[in-house]
Amino acid sequence: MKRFGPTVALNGAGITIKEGETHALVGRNGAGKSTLVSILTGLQRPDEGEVLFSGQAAPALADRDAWRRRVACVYQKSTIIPQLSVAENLFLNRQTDGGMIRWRGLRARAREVLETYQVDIDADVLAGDLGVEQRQLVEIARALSFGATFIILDEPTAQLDGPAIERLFERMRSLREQGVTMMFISHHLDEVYEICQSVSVFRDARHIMTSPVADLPHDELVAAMTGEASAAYEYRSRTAGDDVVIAAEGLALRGRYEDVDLRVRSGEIVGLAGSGSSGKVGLAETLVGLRRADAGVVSVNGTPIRDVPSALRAGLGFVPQDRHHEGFVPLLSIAENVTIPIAHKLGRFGYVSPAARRARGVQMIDELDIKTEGPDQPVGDLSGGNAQKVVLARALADDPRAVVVINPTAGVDVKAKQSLLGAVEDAVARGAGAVLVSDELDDLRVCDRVLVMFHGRIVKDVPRGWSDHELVAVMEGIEQ
Ligand SMILES: Nc1ncnc2c1ncn2[C@@H]1O[C@H](COP(=O)(O)OP(=O)(O)OP(=O)(O)O)[C@@H](O)[C@H]1O
Repeated sequence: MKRFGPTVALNGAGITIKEGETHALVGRNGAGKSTLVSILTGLQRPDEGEVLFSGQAAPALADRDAWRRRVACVYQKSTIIPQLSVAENLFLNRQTDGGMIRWRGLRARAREVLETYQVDIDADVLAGDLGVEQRQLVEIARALSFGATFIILDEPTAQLDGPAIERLFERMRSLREQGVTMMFISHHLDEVYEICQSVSVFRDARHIMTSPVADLPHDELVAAMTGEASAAYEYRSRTAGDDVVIAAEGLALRGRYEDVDLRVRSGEIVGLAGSGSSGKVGLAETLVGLRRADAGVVSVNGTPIRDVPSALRAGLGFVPQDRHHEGFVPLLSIAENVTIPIAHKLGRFGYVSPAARRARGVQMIDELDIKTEGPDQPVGDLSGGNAQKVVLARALADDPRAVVVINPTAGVDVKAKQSLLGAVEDAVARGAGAVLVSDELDDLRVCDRVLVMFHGRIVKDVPRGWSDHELVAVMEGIEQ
């Protein structure tokens, strides 16, 4: 049992994980998964109940080292410190031998750790220079080097592209062969079927079921998560208008992409797909003014843009990649966050009555199915997926004419994905033109066409109706 003020995050919930298995934990946003992780790793104390490792009571909360020897977690948000070297990160919190830091010894030991866990990364490089995938490998090596044989991977695939996910799964398989027990959290149910032997479902703070993965039909799993039978997403058809709402010409950003021409009309959703190094995120960040191109111009509704404020003034709404830093103000309530950009519309001279804010907040909570105590709850207290919905609500609040969303459904559960994509489709039905950048093929299916990038260039404009295989082949540069 775990409560946060009036919120019950875990309600008589339990989980049993067998030695040597890879066990999935799934559930809708706010179901209590992260709360369970914080209890299983000794970061929070349950109000009631206890944690056992191999039948033995868990150590005292203060004895961090004892916890680290039993369980390790690779969190959604990296805990690597970018300003330190890989070696320093590996031995953070334990680099002293009797108070002295032995740098040379530390480097050698770091190399040894990396070698033992077959991580091909130089121990001397700055952790900040590593990519997401490499950072994750350092975290896994660090976790294992404390001696833990139970690892929790909390949405490890959320920020990885297809080939990187495959490499992670290879590693997980080999760890399992070496006897490591894992708990795997993901909103991608296909991954659960690929890598796990059992799955537990949490819903509304309770444990709903545990089952071997092999015997479990997909729709039963979704039904256990949502508490109802699932309906397939209905893709809508549209006709693009004549107005070009986002235009880019001769755009180039050194080291990221080059030679990009792009026109997005009102009434259409244009997808941007490609692997991690394709340049798609860099391009989208240029379209919203977060990055300045080395060559070329971007205009939104005919107005050339220079930076984010000028893009917003020209009528753009966007969801950034790094939403934890740029997407919302954690201490402000849901109602305040979603109404920041529309203050001028709700009230005169920017003054908005609390009632108007709350009303808009309630509307957004309803439309996007945000799990919360109410519009006054600070966004920082919401579960990851629910905070993500607030970011999208805010991007769409002003009825923008141009919309750019980068991985809008990352960390969002199966059912909530549908409401998020539906909200983008609604905005487009009201006359907006949208660019949707996504690593997920399912998201891209709402697009009227998908621009595929490869090594910094747009290589193909693929109309609706593609098959997974076809799109992936273009993304990986196998086919044009
Ligand atoms: N520090 C906190 N203060 C207040 N409420 C909290 C806090 N942490 C979590 N909660 C609430 O507890 C509930 C469970 O949240 P939790 O983060 O465990 O969900 P989750 O299953 O991990 O969701 P997601 O899939 O979105 O990451 C949510 O309603 C959340 O708002």
